[in-house]
Amino acid sequence: MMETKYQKVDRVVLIGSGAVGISYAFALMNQGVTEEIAIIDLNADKALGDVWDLNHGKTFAPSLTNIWQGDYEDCKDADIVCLCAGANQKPGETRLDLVEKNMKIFKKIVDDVMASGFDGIFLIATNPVDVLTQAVIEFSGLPAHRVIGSGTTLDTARLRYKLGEYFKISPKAVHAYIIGEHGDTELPLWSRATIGPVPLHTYLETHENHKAEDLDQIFVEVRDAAYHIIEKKGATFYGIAMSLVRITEAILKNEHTVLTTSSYLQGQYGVKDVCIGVPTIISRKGVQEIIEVPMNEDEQKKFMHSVQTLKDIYEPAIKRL
Ligand SMILES: NC(=O)C1=CN([C@@H]2O[C@H](COP(=O)(O)OP(=O)(O)OC[C@H]3O[C@@H](n4cnc5c(N)ncnc54)[C@H](O)[C@@H]3O)[C@@H](O)[C@H]2O)C=CC1
Ligand SMILES: CC(=O)C(=O)O
Repeated sequence: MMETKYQKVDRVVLIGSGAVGISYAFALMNQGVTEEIAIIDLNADKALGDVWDLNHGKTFAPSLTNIWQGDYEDCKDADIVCLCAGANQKPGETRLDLVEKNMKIFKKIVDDVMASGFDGIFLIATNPVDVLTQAVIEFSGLPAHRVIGSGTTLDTARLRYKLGEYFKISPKAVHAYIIGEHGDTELPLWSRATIGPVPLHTYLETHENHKAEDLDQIFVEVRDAAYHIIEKKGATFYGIAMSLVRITEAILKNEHTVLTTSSYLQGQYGVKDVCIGVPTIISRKGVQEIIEVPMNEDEQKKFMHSVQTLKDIYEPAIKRL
């Protein structure tokens, strides 16, 4: 008889099937990134309704993703647990305003995930994402390379899109990064940005009708994009969902690609004990390596301000818990 070998399938457990979570599951399914998705939400009816709805589209998906309403036991065999549960910003609120509420929610969720025997990678989207990523490292006791926040992946994608529009070039040919807090203190790394292989500032100088001042306006639009979308429709979810899928794919396919995830600094950039958006090599290990980008003086100053802002929020919040 022919020997059949057991082949492990990739499993993602999604916790929090709100606007962000379910958009992530939908994008995962449409891109055929994982074989299994288990969905957990405090609102059990919402999770079940979502599972039914997604499964009805299975016929049209590129591959047969097995999707079900999960429970915490399902985390035991998960490769990735993606956390999208918790409160979102109301108009006028900053991401940092959500810290108390969402840290409490996260303590219980992470305890329940770890009680299952979970041995995979946490991927975090809930805001304030940098602070909660650090809290998950603390709550789970996992090595920091197995806890990844979405960080400034979305902001970087927004910047590439905006620059692409400005220069009339594909965002895929724009190599520009936002780093720092996923929030008001983030910064663009203009000194390292290129259009194709050409430094951004050289490209600007050689193209009529394009000015360096326009870059400031583009950055402001990127930084404040969430506020504008929330004003218009109450929440943002498609962009972050696709960013989460990209990170998920990089992990499951062991890509060793570079994404600006929220990663735990342990001496890089001369900084310790903070999770913040920085270019990170993502592989099956999770955080394979944090890349240290050379910055000019202004970028360095802004980055350190972002680091301090996050530390000032995280340290008291974790003590108050
Ligand atoms: N990192 C990023 O770039 C982005 C992050 N976000 C953040 O994602 C989070 C989710 O946003 P939305 O999906 O719009 O909110 P939502 O309100 O639509 O969904 C939140 C879901 O979490 C569930 N939930 C709450 N407590 C739970 C618990 N203890 N266990 C399981 N499920 C629980 C709720 O029932 C709800 O279905 C927010 O914090 C938001 O700020 C949103 C967009 C971008
Ligand atoms: C809500 C949020 O964090 C964003 O869209 O950037």
